[in-house]
Amino acid sequence: MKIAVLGAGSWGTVLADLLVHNGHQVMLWGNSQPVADEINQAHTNRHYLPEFAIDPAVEASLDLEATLADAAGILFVIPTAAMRIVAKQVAAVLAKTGAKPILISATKGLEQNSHKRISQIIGDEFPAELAQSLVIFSGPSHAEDVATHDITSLTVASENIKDAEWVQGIFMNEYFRLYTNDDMVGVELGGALKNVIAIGAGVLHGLGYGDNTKAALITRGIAEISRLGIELGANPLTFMGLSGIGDLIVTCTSVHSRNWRCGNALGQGQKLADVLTNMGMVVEGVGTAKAAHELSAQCNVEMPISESIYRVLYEDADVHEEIDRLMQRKGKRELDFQRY
Ligand SMILES: NC(=O)C1=CN([C@@H]2O[C@H](COP(=O)(O)OP(=O)(O)OC[C@H]3O[C@@H](n4cnc5c(N)ncnc54)[C@H](OP(=O)(O)O)[C@@H]3O)[C@@H](O)[C@H]2O)C=CC1
Ligand SMILES: O=C(CO)COP(=O)(O)O
Repeated sequence: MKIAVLGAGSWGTVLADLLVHNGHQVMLWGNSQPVADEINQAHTNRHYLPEFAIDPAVEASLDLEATLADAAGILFVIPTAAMRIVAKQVAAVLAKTGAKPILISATKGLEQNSHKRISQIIGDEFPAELAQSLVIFSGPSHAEDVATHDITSLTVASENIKDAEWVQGIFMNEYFRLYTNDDMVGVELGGALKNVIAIGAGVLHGLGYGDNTKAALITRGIAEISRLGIELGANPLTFMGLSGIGDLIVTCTSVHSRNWRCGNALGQGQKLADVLTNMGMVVEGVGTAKAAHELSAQCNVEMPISESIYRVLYEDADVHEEIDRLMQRKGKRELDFQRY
């Protein structure tokens, strides 16, 4: 089966390699000729994955039409900021060919200004028949660990469980296990909002806080993610799963996490602009912090940790003052969701 992977960064490259390992034909679409040449000739992508030997059967290309031709599935693995523009390009090609592949998104974030989830962007850009096939691919999974075949489990969510099962079937192998879910809202929000909390976990680490503090952040982080998710129609139990607490744990504790590393550098006193320049990869939590700040205000849902992280990122707030502000809030019930 042919799968088109869109986005030749760290996650797209590793997923392309995994799909070849599973016996599929893969074309990996990127926007840089030197990167495509390196993948095709040296079978490496050193900027994103310095140590990784890519299966030589992964074919990289800058030609979108050739990449999409005869693909049974199209996997989007590009930053949220590029999702709408790439979706438009893909929709135009499919309108011309009349092909109806399954759409899959591994991207985690909320769009700036619109606050839309990836499924809503896809819904805007594709005809309903194609958009309804969308499967969200999310969960605790750093590319660096999947590259070494570390055992990894994810969630695949779709309104149409048959499409989620199809995606489960093409990706599952001896080191990669997927579970299906029909709660797209919960799975998408868990994957997007955990990146904001992970910046906070990095900040705490950079400031020298210990394990109690990090555990408190993770636990109260999932509480506020769930609070917004429930308001937006998610199944509360999704936040106890791989795409919820699972992804929050890995992103708040792994040195591979770009969001954690960004926060760690901020905690050590570096400036956000310098941190983002030096990272050379997407740090989704920065954009999503702004979208979450606006969305939670619009929904009248309290997200105090995300709010403090937003102020540190966008209003140059002092991290110590933000920590004091969080600690000095009036005492609350632990289970403070509106329905309790
Ligand atoms: N890395 C990981 O471990 C995981 C990442 N994710 C999610 O996957 C998504 C992608 O992340 P990741 O691979 O890490 O990001 P990277 O920063 O490693 O790579 C992003 C890739 O997308 C490309 N790109 C950006 N804009 C466009 C565009 N308009 N057209 C074509 N290609 C474009 C970049 O190209 P260029 O270099 O030229 O800018 C780059 O190759 C994010 O939403 C992330 O949260 C999810 C799970 C794990
Ligand atoms: O989503 C991820 C792990 O599941 C990747 O997180 P980072 O973008 O912080 O590296």
